[in-house]
Amino acid sequence: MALEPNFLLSWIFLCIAATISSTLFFFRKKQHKFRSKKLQQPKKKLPPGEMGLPWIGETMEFYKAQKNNRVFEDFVNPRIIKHGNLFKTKIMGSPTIVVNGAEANRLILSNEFSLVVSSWPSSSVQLMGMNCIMAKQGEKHRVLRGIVANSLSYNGLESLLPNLCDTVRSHLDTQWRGKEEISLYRSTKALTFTVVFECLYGIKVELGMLEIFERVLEGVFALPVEFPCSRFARAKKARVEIETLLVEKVREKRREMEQEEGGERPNTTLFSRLVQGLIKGEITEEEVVDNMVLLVFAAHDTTSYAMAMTFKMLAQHPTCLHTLLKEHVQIKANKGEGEYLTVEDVKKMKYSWQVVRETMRLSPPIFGSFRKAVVDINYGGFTIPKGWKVLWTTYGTHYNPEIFEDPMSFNPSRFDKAVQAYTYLPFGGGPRLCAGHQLAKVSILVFLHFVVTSYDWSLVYPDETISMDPLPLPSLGMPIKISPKLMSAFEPTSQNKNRTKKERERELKHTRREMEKVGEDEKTIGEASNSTEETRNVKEDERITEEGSTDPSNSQTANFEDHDVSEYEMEDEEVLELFRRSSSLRPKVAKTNNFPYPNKSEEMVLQFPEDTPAETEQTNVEFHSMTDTSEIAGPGAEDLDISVILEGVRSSSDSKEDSVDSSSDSDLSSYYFDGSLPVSAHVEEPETHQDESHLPKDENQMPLLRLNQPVQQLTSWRSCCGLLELLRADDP
Ligand code: HEM
Repeated sequence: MALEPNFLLSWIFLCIAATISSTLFFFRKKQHKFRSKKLQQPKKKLPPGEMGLPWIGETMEFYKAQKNNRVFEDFVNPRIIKHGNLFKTKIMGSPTIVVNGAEANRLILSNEFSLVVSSWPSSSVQLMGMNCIMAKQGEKHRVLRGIVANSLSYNGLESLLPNLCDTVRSHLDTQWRGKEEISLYRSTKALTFTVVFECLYGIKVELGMLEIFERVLEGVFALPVEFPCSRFARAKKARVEIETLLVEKVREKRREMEQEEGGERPNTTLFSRLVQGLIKGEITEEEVVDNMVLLVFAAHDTTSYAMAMTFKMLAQHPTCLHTLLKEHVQIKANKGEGEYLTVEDVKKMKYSWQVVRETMRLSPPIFGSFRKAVVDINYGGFTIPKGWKVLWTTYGTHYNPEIFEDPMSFNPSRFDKAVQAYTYLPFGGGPRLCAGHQLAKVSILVFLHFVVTSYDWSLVYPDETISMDPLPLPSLGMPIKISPKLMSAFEPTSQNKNRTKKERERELKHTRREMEKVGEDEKTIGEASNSTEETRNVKEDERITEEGSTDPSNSQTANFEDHDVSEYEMEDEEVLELFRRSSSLRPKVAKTNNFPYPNKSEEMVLQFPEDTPAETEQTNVEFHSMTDTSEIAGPGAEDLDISVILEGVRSSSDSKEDSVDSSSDSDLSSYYFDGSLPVSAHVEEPETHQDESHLPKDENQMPLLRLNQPVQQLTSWRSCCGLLELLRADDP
């Protein structure tokens, strides 16, 4: 029997109608459920701020400020004044929350992995390698950090110091000796590169190696496009060359270590520790190579910039230089020829370290960095939505007058007192605190020691500007005029190099006595004209040599015999006098300073950071949990992934549990906070010391501060690419 065609059509129509209506019914129900769920949740409230133009947002404003080295003055501070410490913006397509202040810094930095993860541009990750520490999270990060940070800890550095001293001396011999003018920044870059290779890896730097590495580093913040001859393409090519070289070195080292009693020999260098990890199967060959590349990147531009800026600050602040010299003269006076500096000597460089810290407060080599929220974060009544970028900065605290009095003045003695936690952040903080901060400290101080006791210098361009690309750098390479300092009064000469320490001390006392007799005043020296300079120096030379060889049994010195010279502190004027007499060129003072002169009360109380109380983590940060996504308001909110809402209540009075999500990675909290690694009480730097009693009250009151630095612009497209890529900051 054939079916009626009309009957068949009606059936088909009926089926279609039924399907459509049930689908509609299902979706309506779902939508209703979704809406009611949404209503139950408190509204997410985004921080105030402007998202700028579609897609590019406020990228151009940020880029311009960065290019002019005025990120704080032109971008961050006006927004802090307008919106408060937490503001939203959109940079290169990424909605971003900029956080400022100690509390916010602590929240973001100490909650790495649980609330945020570090966010690097894809070009950086490709060039440093997917296996480097900065791209790793959780357990893998813990293992790598263990190897790297232990080798670079204060104890690890003790065995490294002789090597470091040799490297610095040999650098000065080859790059400074016999020259009248050098580029200080080029010099510090070459030095930091050699320190990493020769001191950390035990690999001799060969001709051309630095250039290849610099080609890689140039691409780290470039757009990851591989046009022939693009920055990134060149960098990738250089990376392949480096990889070939390093793989060969790693395999060679592995063979060598395996032949030596199963590789059980004590690991003296960071390189052997990494290879030891490889032999034990804890890390792979790729991880060894990638981390070797990363460490060069992490140490190179940062340490060299800090070194160069320290010299600039000293040249502009003669009172500080004077106090610093005093410290180094005393250390040098107790050393025999060629004797290495020890950890004890470095510990005596208290004031010098304050000078370096103050330099990095005003001119941080890294002004902040990006994170990505992995959950919704509720802070200060606002929500930082999951997936958004978070930018923490040093500026919000380093330049805050409530935290650092008269913040734009250069005043190293402000570090006589311990600083509040999370206010001084040149090395970052939390689980990603710079793993090489102790090495940076020791390298800068050792370099300072050898330079200030061997050379006089003056800035060729006192007003040289600082550019950003996107890391800061002196735009002309900081050329300086140099001349050897004649230190015969302190240095063990051919006659006295075999003398005992006691004899050297006696001689120093005698020299001081002799100086008192001579009584040459500053005016006379100041008036010495250029034409008579040379004659004067020859005479000075002769006299110092005579003094150095004076019979120590001279009756005038007899009264001092029973005193211990190491306890004797030379008066400031005496030190200056000694330097005047032994110096052919007095450090010149820049006529124009970028910063006001230091306070008159620049009497330094020497106190090493280690003397200050240990860190006790405490924060009063208040979070509230969200239950309703309709709380979210503002542009960009509609794109939010609302499926994960963090119960973000986190009063980290007990940071052991709070700083790292113990439920997801219970080992991490004990690892990062067990005292063996930086975030804990064992960190020696006061930047991590906690004194919660003076938390900033209302940081929105920050006045507009200006560095008064004339600005020299960089090649704009290169910087732009770098910046854009930096801001795009892909997930590692
Ligand atoms: C003055 C010199 C230096 C400064 C200002 C500096 C600054 C920093 C900062 C701010 C961070 C944290 C970045 C972030 O939170 O995203 C960092 C991380 C790091 N730094 Fe340094 N750094 C310096 C020297 C060094 C040196 C000499 C080394 C080693 C040779 C080094 C190795 C590292 C490593 C491995 C990390 C990543 C740590 C991790 O992800 O766990 N740094 N540095």
